[in-house]
Amino acid sequence: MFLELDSVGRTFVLERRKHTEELCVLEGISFGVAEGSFVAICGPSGCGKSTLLRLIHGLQQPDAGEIRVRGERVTAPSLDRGMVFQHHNLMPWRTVIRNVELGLEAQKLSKAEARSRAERWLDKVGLSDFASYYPAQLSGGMQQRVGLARALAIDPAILLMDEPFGALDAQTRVLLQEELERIWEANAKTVVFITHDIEEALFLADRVIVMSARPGRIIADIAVDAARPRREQWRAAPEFAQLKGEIWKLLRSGQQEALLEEVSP
Ligand SMILES: Nc1ncnc2c1ncn2[C@@H]1O[C@H](COP(=O)(O)OP(=O)(O)OP(=O)(O)O)[C@@H](O)[C@H]1O
Repeated sequence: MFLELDSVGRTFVLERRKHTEELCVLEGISFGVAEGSFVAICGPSGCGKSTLLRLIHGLQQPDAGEIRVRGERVTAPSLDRGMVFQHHNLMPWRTVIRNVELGLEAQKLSKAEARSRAERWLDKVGLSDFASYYPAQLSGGMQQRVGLARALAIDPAILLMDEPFGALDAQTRVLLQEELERIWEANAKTVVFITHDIEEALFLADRVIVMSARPGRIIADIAVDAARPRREQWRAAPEFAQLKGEIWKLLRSGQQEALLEEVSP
């Protein structure tokens, strides 16, 4: 398996004034992701989705279990795993093209190579005409496109996306979902995509992994077999509504279980 998570757990130790407290965020997370597939992870707020993504990236380490990419244990971040965040994290003092070039600086490309690669990716996300703009001069959707171009220009094997469209209005969000599907199909990247939005997960992913409330565990792993490109027909299909209802029920039951655990003595 290309990406493997094997009984992954993570607990944070919180230093209080007079004592320490342990917060178990992830427990027994195991799943595999095939090369080139698109996996979405859905779960209630605070269940550990971003933590899970940081562990896969290598920014943090699990304290139980193991994460492997191509059979090799993940112990640190790598250019092989690109991240796109909810808030674009662009450098405000750099132009759009200089932001896309940022990740390429670590790759020892010549200036001309880096420039032409950045231009190619700006073109793919439809922003060629905005190369010399500064982030503050762009809309939120355009800023997210720059973030996507920056992550993809590095040519990572795995793209990790943490609610990348979460701060956008509904219309822009749908447009960017369609654009992402198109880019993903053309470039065959492995994607792990975190979202609160069940429709977004069903529109984009080959599989939707559903997590319980904290401590996050996997409560379902649902295949989404719809043909691609999906477009609007898939959102309107009866199977789409059925899967949406199924995931919604799972999320509610996961949340209720956690609430009961919290109030029980
Ligand atoms: N570095 C840290 N130190 C202590 N606690 C942390 C740390 N990082 C995350 N947590 C805690 O872990 C839990 C899960 O956080 P995380 O951001 O992974 O959840 P999430 O599912 O992505 O939430 P949301 O959907 O609201 O973004 C939270 O209770 C958070 O307070």
